[in-house]
Amino acid sequence: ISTEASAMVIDGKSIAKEIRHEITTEISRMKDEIGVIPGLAVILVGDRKDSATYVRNKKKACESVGVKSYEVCLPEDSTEEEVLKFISGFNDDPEVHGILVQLPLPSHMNEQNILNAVSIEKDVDGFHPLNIGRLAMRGREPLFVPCTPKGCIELLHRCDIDIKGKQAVVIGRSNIVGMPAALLLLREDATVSIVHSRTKNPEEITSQADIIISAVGQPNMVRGSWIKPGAVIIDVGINPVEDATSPRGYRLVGDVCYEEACKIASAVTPVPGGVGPMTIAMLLSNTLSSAKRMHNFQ
Ligand SMILES: Nc1nc2c(c(=O)[nH]1)N[C@@H](CN(C=O)c1ccc(C(=O)N[C@@H](CCC(=O)O)C(=O)O)cc1)CN2
Ligand SMILES: [Mg+2]
Repeated sequence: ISTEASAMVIDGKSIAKEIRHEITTEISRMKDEIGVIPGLAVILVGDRKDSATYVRNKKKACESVGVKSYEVCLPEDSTEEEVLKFISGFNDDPEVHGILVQLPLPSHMNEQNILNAVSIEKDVDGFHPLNIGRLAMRGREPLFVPCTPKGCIELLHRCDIDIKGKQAVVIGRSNIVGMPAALLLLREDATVSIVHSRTKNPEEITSQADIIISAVGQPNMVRGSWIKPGAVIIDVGINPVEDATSPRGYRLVGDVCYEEACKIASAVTPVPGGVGPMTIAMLLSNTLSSAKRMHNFQ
């Protein structure tokens, strides 16, 4: 094994930009031909700083491609009923093609009740149980695929990385990333394992993988020894770690020890600038697909 960095860095930021460009073109074509502008409604509850940043970035991304965004910000102590009322309004609004509720919700709310209330035709996050159920079934198609795992697969496709027949290991089993990522890899004909907090021998399993998707939220958990030489590493973790030299006092690192991975893997996504920007690009893509489907526009 070479001690020099040799992995290709998968530039999610520039791939996301390319995708936004494609979406912009499609949106202006739709507007010209049928006069429809895709609309996305975003509901933010509470005052988590990270969530507020993501919502602001989503709004900016909408503006950049020509999606009309509708934003609702509710206080932390709102009731479930109040959130449900807004969802119901957006479900009935023909100008809204996508609805998303920023997660996590305040702990007094039942997340499942709220995600269930989003019309499956407008569920651009792909979190409705019917969309997840369809994702899990052979021969069925979900209306929408969750944005982060969809972004991971899109990165692999756009970098010409084969998935079919490969050993893929997903680290983490969350509803929003790990589980749907495993289902998507399976649909791409990978042989899929899921490593999670109760797995006895994670390193033994990950070190056999051709493709690793890590989504656990543990800084630098995946060390060089966990990686098979030549493997492809998709790092979904976005973990703040203290850094006095950084203006914010912290910097972001992934789940994977980046320096070590670069020496062993064949391709690695950086953090930031890897999967994160793809999440938002896929949200725009889902919103465009939704508007196209609703207006029967190809
Ligand atoms: N309703 C949803 N809630 C959440 C989702 C989601 O897809 N739907 N995903 C995450 C948060 N998220 C989007 O909502 C998200 C996280 C990170 C990024 C991103 O671009 N990260 C940058 C770094 C940003 C920074 O500097 O702080 C990167 O990795 O380069 C985009 C979207 C949980 N909630
Ligand atoms: Mg887990």
